[in-house]
Amino acid sequence: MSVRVVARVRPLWKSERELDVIVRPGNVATDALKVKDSQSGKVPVKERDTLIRIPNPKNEGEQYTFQFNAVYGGETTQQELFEAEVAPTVKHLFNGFDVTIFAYGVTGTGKTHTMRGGKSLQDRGVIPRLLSAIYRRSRKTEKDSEGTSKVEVLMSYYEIYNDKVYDLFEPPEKRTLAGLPLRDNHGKTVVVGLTERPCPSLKDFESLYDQANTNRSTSATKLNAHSSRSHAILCVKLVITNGEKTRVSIASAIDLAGSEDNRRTENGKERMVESASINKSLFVLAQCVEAISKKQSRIPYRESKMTRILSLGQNNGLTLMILNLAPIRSYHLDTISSLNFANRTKKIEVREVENEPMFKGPPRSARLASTASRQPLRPLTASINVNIPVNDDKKADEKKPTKAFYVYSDKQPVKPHRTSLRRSSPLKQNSPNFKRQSYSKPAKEVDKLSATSLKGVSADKIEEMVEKKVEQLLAARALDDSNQHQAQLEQMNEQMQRRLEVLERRIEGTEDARAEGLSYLLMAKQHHGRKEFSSALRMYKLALPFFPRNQKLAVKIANLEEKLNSKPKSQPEPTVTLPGRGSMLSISRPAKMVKTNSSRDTSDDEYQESDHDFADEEDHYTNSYTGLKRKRAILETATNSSMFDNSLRGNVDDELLIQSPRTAHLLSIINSRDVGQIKLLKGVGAKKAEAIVNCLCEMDMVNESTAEQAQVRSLAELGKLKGVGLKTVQNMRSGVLG
Ligand SMILES: Nc1ncnc2c1ncn2[C@@H]1O[C@H](COP(=O)(O)OP(=O)(O)OP(=O)(O)O)[C@@H](O)[C@H]1O
Repeated sequence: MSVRVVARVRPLWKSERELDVIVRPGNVATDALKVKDSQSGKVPVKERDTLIRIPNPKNEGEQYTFQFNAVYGGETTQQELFEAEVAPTVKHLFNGFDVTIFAYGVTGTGKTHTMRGGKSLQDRGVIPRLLSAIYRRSRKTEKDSEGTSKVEVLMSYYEIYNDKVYDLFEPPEKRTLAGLPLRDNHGKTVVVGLTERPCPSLKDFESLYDQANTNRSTSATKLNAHSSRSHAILCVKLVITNGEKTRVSIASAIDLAGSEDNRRTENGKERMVESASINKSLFVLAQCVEAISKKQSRIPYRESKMTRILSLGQNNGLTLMILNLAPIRSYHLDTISSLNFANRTKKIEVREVENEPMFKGPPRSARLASTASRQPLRPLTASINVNIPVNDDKKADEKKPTKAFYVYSDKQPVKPHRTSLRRSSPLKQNSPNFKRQSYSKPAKEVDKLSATSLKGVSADKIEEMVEKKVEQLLAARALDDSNQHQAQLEQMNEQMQRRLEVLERRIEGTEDARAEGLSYLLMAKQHHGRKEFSSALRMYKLALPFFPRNQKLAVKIANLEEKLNSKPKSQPEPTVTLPGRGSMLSISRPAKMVKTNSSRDTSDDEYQESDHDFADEEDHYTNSYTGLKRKRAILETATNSSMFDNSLRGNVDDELLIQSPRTAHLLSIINSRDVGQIKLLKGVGAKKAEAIVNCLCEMDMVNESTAEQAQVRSLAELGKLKGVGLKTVQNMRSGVLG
């Protein structure tokens, strides 16, 4: 099914002026207000707006008009929007369809207001209203069935913050560095390890939802006092049991973070990092939508977690996009870009509708079919829509020259593409049957000609006619050969494409599984470091199925079990409660420090040494900051140690601090954290510059307790930053004027 796109223009804020309004809802009909029906005496009804009008930023006299399924102006209440757009989806949810509703728009345009809304009854947004409609209908369903049907509501809620997935039922200080892993499960992306809470009543839902929202990452920015710094995804699972039959459907409500123009936000470094991540994921989303609308074979949905979840998400039938817009001039360019995005999304809808009949083709595996129909944003390469026979037939017909039909007019009707592909097999071309078929017909035709219509024609004329006919036949054959060659190529392409898909899926599967296993290990280690042994044990156990033959892992689990069994039950595990988001990074520090002390957990080291694969890949996860962290940790441990020799300290400091002017200049650029400046360094693009700044900010989080900004103090340290490397350092340095 298709994406419904509706726009909602928020009202003016007190600080905004009517004079600056440039976005105006409109109607296709010129007489927006219907003339009062004098006979029936009905109140005039305003036709539903479907247009957004906005001036061309380069020429104010010119108006751009965008059309959507519906447009709601600033006067639209939460109730009106819900009743018109969301309430009708509830019955589909109860009929087994998934429903996805997402709000898209620039920061400060009202996405959170639309989805969550305010506390008062009339301010409640789409989500609480949806839930209350669900509970109402659940009670009705149960009542109407006289107790034979039972409806269960379960809820999970997570956010994607800086491209990492966090369970919103977990407080920030309990989060792990890597976040929760994603896994493909029969074409759907699922978040592994997500908590799912039963919500028997609206009250239960409300308290869970409110509690979880306090864990969501929001901050004040110049453009919004409560700006969402993450994409929040609420999944409400509806399980309807009727006797032996159980039907599950999911309503997903997604409040996307808003794109930001950082020239206007005046964001500080932490907000900048978040902003870069938000903008990147929205950029990837736009690219996905563009790629789909341009029918490109590669849709980059894997390039961000948000697009991965959205594209393979829970939209089994109905998808509603609410485009939030600000009415005023200061958002002009952002509004145009949002409108363009929504316009493209709307086009996907059209294409999807057109593609629907294609599913009537030969039966395919139920799994694939269901996946394809669920995924408006699914890439074509992995979709059932690729190589659909109905299409292929058309294509083959289009490509076949008319002459070929003329020459072989007594041939059997053209068979479906698959048949013609089989006929074009190279083996068959070389077979005697193939040749006989090609030549026998022309020979017959010549016989027929000579027997009937050639009486009284001169021998020269006959020869000329025969020559002409032979030429025609040869030309036709050449054409037929090229058709067969083309068909052969297409068949090879199709086969290759399928094999690639299989390989892709296999690789993704293994990588996903390995990444998942490794993230469990990482979480286990972090818990271990915090001496949360039972959580560590649980994580090690979760990792075990991914590395079943790893002896050290088994030993570690056994040791922990023994440790926990011998521990007196009354003693609670120490937990590290650190303020703010950075705490999840800080927590790994004590673990590393422990290793440098004599009291370290030797089994951990054994495990690392004996399993290089793990060690390498864990490095991959932590590389972004461990290089510096390790050096600092050594330095700090040494500084704290009474055995530390002052002269040695001097050497380390010298190594870190003595720099040539060129190096000092380079490091000052890096430490400025100005993406604009860093990206101008030789060999560094915008992406790498962003990664460097990200990395520095992550290091800040590691150092949060000292409130000191992390600095890169040598070229060696610079080379250890994620994605930099010595070659890049050399490049950067050679491009800097000393
Ligand atoms: N339709 C509306 N009616 C009344 N107030 C609104 C409406 N839309 C938005 N607002 C107000 O505008 C402000 C910003 O809205 P909101 O926080 O929902 O924006 P947002 O798009 O979610 O921003 P961000 O992406 O930064 O999180 C809030 O104070 C909100 O109450």
